[in-house]
Amino acid sequence: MKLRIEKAIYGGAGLARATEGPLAGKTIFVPLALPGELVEAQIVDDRRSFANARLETVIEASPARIKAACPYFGACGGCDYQQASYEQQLAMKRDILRESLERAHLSLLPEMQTLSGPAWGYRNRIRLHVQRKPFSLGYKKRASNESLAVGECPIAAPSLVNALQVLNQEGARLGLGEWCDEVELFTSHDESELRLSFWERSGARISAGAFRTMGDALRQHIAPLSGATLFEAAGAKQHSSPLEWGEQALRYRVDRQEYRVSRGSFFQGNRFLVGPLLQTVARGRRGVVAWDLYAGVGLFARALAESFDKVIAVEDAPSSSHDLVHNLQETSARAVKSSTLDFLRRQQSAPDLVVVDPPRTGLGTEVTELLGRLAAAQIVYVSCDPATLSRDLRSLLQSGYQLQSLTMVDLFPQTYHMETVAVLTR
Ligand SMILES: C[S@@+](CC[C@H](N)C(=O)[O-])C[C@H]1O[C@@H](n2cnc3c(N)ncnc32)[C@H](O)[C@@H]1O
Repeated sequence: MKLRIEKAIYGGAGLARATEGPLAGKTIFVPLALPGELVEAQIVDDRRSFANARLETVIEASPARIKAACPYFGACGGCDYQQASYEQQLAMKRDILRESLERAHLSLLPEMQTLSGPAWGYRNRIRLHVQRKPFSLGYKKRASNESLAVGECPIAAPSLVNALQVLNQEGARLGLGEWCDEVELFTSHDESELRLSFWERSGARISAGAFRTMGDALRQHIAPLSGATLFEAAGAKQHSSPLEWGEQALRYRVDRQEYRVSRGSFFQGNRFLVGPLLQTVARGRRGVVAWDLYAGVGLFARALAESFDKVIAVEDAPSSSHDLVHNLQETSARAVKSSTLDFLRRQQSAPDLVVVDPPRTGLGTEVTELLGRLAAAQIVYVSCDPATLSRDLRSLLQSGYQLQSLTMVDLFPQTYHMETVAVLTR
């Protein structure tokens, strides 16, 4: 059917409304189509209130449509926007964010700022599936659980692409496909260090000696390789310690600070924008007490410790908490291993500043209520999901906060993902 794309929606698709036939009036989602385009699309999944379609041909192309840079684009599930100029990608993300906030009845929005960087070669971490026969490394195919073998990835840092190519070449000889299900590649700020994390294939085993031999062999071809870890298959019955080769952590420099990031710890994924993101969150903020909730390895807490007398950084996950203690040891900031909710339940008085950077699920009802009641002078909310951000902001604004500034940070060019920094004051 012919469809005119009205707008881009969160998740990567274009939205259209069927104008004729049995589906007339229905909302149709068409991945890879751009706002304003007239397309021929085929319905692949018809639900009660919407349908998903596959783009067949673009009849009238958007002026922003360009040729995708990656040979896997379209088939690979990783990128959604390579067919759009970078300006268009940013505009679509801002529109999606604005609409999400408006849908949550947030009015009087401040003018939206945009923070962006190089649109290619930005990822410091990639994760691939390992296929046994024929041996290959790949990402998930678009809208599928199957693996798509890849030999390059233009959104990844060059050292990761090089390591991916080495693994593709050497993996079969090293028997990687026999025991490994997934592999993650993570490189430091200047690509001088690179770590590999492997996940065992269910039921497969490899000895500690064989794992170390493999580390030594890969080191011959991947110059920055500093360490590797082998984790048990997810859901495995026996829980032994992971096997290790080399260093267990990377040293990641952001501005003047160096952070230890161990295997399994969270770290921001865009190597060009970690510093600018940190500045958007922390620069110019000062006072006596600040809390960094969902602190990870301490990216924000460490910077805040330079301009606040007392900083408390709260993190729940074991590996990140461990790094957090390490990364804050020469600062006045204190690490607390706790869930944000439990931490907030124990507090009686408000700090000057609260930074929150929750996972996709957002803060949720109880955390927003507690924050609303504590009434800190300023909250900086860093979000990776416009829908949960909008829901939480609505609740915080109802408790007396005002939205002072809003920045769309494009941490994930070529994909539909975006980061937002919202600053709230009372
Ligand atoms: C999006 S990351 C942000 C980390 C850090 N702010 C940074 O920029 O590197 C979210 C972090 O929150 C942690 N986390 C998730 N749920 C949590 C909870 N309920 N309480 C405390 N920390 C949590 C995760 O382990 C992760 O480190």
